[in-house]
Amino acid sequence: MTQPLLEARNIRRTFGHVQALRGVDFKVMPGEIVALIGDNGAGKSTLVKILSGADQFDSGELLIDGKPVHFGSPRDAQDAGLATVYQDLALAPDLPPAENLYLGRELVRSGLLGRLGVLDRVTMRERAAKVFTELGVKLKSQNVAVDTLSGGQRQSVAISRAAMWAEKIVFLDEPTAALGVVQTERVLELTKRVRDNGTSVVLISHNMPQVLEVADRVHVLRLGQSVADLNPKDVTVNDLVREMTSGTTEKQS
Ligand SMILES: Nc1ncnc2c1ncn2[C@@H]1O[C@H](COP(=O)(O)OP(=O)(O)OP(=O)(O)O)[C@@H](O)[C@H]1O
Repeated sequence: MTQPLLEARNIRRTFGHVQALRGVDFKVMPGEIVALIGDNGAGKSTLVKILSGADQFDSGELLIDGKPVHFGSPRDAQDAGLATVYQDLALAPDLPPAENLYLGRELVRSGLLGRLGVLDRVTMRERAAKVFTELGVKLKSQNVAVDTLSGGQRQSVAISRAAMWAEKIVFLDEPTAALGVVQTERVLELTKRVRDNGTSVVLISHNMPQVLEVADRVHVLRLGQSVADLNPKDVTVNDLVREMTSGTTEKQS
């Protein structure tokens, strides 16, 4: 049997009186896009923050490649091969795409006479161009500040950066929430490309048709619990909504 890249077992997280996660079981297999869905407040963001090392759980177990791990910080999760794209994208608005891919990991070459190191912009741009080509990302220009790109292109830069550095899994938090139809399709194509290049993807989305379009598996959270793990080929949008809302949706007449 194939080993999960990541497995979260019986994860619990409480904020004061709020039980945000009440025993969540979640896994990510190699080469898949798994959609994480649930109604508002179901616990999706809390789970992703825990799996990204940005929050800690009260009890439960986290395994990477079958081995127990503890993420004390986002850095620990990064070192384990995970990367997360939050909705704020965390790009440096004034820098070009290439330097955003290398943000915090800038390439430096030694300066004249071996003095202070200087940014190796040429190599960063060459390598970034290769990454964008591999992922099928076409930017209007490599030489502009990312702030001048469209929302979809900025999202693509942020996803490319995550995919470039994450060996195992990229988490995407509502990547298309603010995008129009065409840009949404491009970001979904990129999401599939990331998977096809060998990095699994966890996609948080409220857009059920989109989930059915791209996901290989759908994990449903309801009120902080894992309630279903579904094959998108076997279900409809209505089925997903019913799972998220405990079967309380009214039947259409
Ligand atoms: N830092 C916090 N302090 C207090 N309560 C929190 C905190 N973070 C999350 N919660 C609560 O935990 C529950 C789960 O929230 P979470 O944001 O994980 O849900 P979600 O599924 O991501 O929702 P949405 O789709 O609205 O983003 C909610 O009741 C929320 O109010």
